[in-house]
Amino acid sequence: MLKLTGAAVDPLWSGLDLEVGAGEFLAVLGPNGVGKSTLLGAVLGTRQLTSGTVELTGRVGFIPQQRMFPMDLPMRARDLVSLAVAHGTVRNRRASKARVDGLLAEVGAGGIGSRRVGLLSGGQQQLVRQAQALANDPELLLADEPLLSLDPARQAATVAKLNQWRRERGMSIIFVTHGINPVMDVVDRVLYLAPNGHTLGTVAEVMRTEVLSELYGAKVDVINVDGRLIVV
Ligand SMILES: Nc1ncnc2c1ncn2[C@@H]1O[C@H](COP(=O)(O)OP(=O)(O)OP(=O)(O)O)[C@@H](O)[C@H]1O
Repeated sequence: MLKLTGAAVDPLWSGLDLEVGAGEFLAVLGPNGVGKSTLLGAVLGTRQLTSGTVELTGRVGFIPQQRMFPMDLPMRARDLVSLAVAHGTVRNRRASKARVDGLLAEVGAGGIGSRRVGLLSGGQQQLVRQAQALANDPELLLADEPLLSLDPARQAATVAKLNQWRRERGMSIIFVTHGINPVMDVVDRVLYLAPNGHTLGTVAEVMRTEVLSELYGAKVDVINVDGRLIVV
């Protein structure tokens, strides 16, 4: 599905060897500016590697980092999802209606299809982006902080849905996040990018005081508070 070998985007990260298999849920963590979004760009082909290779097979869906739609964008939520279903063309509008409604309902946005996207709340716009990303029934979903702007209930619902899709459809997921806690129970592996390098492993292997202190080159504590991991 996805294989990076000796991949680097100077000066952010280098020597990255990563294979993501069908149905795998990988969380990518790390501080601001370390190159998490850049990694997704490298997979999508919008950012060039400075060395190494990316091999990718299959359909890819992308939930970009939250950016608000312009307030005066003259499109409804359903129009944007419809374009994604039609791969950017406006043919077969009628044929895609059921599919568009199904996608919006699936992400919990069934009631907002007819509203102008620019006038939706941040969280509602995020749901529209989820529906867009699912339009081509992706085999690999790249999600860049998809829980931003969502309330706790919708965050939990989103994580549960992603987990369901990867189990039922074998969809692989690369999930960029600032916090491990919302996805702690569903991730298979964590890729932690940090100023002094990166590490890849299970939550138990990566989210440890010694491991993160070495990656940051400074003392970092990983504290377990009632099952939630806090990095300080
Ligand atoms: N197209 C680009 N060309 C050159 N540099 C870029 C480009 N896009 C981002 N950068 C820079 O690369 C660095 C890493 O950015 P990136 O968005 O990948 O970080 P991130 O880990 O996702 O950060 P955050 O957690 O804040 O979203 C930043 O310093 C950013 O300014």
